[in-house]
Amino acid sequence: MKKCLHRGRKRSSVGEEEQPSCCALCQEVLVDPVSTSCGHWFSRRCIRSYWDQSDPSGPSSCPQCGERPRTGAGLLTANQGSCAPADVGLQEVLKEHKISLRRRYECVTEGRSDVTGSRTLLNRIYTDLYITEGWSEEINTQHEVKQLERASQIQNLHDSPIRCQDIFKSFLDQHGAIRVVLTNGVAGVGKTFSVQKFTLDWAEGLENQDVSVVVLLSFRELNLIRDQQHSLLSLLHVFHPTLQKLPAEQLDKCKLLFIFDGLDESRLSLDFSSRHLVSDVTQTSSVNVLLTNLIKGNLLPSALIWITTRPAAANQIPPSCVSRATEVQGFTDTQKEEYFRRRFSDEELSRRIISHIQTCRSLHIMCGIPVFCWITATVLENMLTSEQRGELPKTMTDMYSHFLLVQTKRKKNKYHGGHKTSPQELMEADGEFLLKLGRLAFEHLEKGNIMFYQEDLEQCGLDVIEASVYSGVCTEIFKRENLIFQKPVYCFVHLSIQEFLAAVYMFHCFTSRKTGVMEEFLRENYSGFTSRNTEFGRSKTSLEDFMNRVMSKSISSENGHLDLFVRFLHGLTLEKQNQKTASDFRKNKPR
Ligand SMILES: Nc1ncnc2c1ncn2[C@@H]1O[C@H](COP(=O)(O)OP(=O)(O)OP(=O)(O)O)[C@@H](O)[C@H]1O
Repeated sequence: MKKCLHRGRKRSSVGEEEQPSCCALCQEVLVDPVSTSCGHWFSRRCIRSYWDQSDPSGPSSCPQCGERPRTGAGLLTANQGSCAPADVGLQEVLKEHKISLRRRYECVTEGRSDVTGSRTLLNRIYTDLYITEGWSEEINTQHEVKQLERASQIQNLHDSPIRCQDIFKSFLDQHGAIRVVLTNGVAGVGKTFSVQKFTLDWAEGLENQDVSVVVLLSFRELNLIRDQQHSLLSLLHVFHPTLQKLPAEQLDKCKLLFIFDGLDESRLSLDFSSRHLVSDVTQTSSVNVLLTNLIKGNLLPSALIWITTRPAAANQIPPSCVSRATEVQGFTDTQKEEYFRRRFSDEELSRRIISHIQTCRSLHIMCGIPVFCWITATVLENMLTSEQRGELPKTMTDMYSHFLLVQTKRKKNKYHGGHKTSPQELMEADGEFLLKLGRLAFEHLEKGNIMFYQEDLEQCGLDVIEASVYSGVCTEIFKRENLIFQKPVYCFVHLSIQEFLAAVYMFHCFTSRKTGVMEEFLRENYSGFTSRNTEFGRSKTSLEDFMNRVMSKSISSENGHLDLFVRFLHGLTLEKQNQKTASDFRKNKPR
């Protein structure tokens, strides 16, 4: 037997610094290094073939010192951290999981996939965000506009920013481990991008390597199984099939990190006062009970949990369960500029876009929100590189209106040989389709739905084939999600697009006196509705009265699901230019 390079070394954890450079069996450079529980290092291929020859039934004694593996321990790889897997197979599962996450998150759609269907590398466009500890104001009284104004001045504050990759790392002056992080942030501020970047960096082996398994789940996905019974294990298997080979007993031993993205989109009723106890990963229960037990620490108490939410839904998690509250505040002025520079290789183009934004105060403030940077980049790139210039948009509603124009134009170029048409002509041709989409957007926004099935499209008069053609083309307005559960699921590429289209539809209903729709929408808000109802139908309700009622309805919403919709509606009613675009939609009315 060859002499061991590290004979007798006691290993407390597996780290690069303890790893010799050559395999104890072949004495050549270590390839895919693994160590036995006694601390000897081998190339995986060597030890497997050694064991296959000496004992085909599985791992046996260490070829170096003859020690048999301790119970529950087998081979460990470098960087494996606190996980002590039982066999080589488990290592393979964890490796496969990393590869699968890497594949899933290295490219993002970011509403960016254009007519060619191309996706963007997350690492190419990801721009650091300004994330801070604590929340700026009381969750429920927080107002998004105030927040934006604050965001525009954030570089003047003394908050110390946290990189998303350090979200579980405590500051020097803090004590105690951080188990549950709740990250708050307004719509489109980059919460999903942050969790994806965190996951990608982990899967690429760059950050947080003490964590054995990262599980990223969105509430959007969880909604799809909210009526089903699951154990935590089977739930993992549904969304991360690579983990199917992970034995239940290993889950407790591994350092797991669960990320739940988009609490505001949750259709689960999380009841933290319930005494229904689930502490075993194989115990079956409803999805909301599993989640509350996981968050409370009854289930996998050592697992780390990261939840993201828009402000209005943050109160669903009791503060007593949260070890750290953070807030994604968006981009600082420097980060805004960096965003546009990264996005365009044409320096002159990014310079002109940055300069336009700097001259319009509201656009400049809004660009603190990354989703708005993306919409702005799409619109201004199109306008500055095409012959039909026109005045560049200066407000948020104007920008979203132009965004729809840009998408429609892309579709025209693809399907009609790129003939040039005026924005007006485009809207006249596509108004009917866009209004149908608007109806879908509105009806489902009201119900809190963000994912739709074929029957939902049909109910709004949308032809599924037509929608598919559009979804393959206007992916930035509407896209077809992966087949998660056999049935195709559709959604708007970003919730703000759904909110904008819903506002366009409501504005159309008001101006064309579709009283039935308005009455239905405003009904619950008023006791004594019957008399108002009749009044609504008979006389012409003023715009002011209508807007007051809509405002009142949105304020009474507990999760603020109508906030952005109302803001767009105001924009459409106030701005002449926007009204014109909206009236272009109306020229072809849907059934
Ligand atoms: N760090 C970033 N770098 C570059 N682009 C970003 C970044 N964060 C967000 N974006 C852009 O903004 C869009 C919206 O971001 P994201 O979906 O992460 O927001 P969110 O906070 O999760 O919003 P919501 O609450 O509406 O779900 C992305 O699709 C991307 O275009």
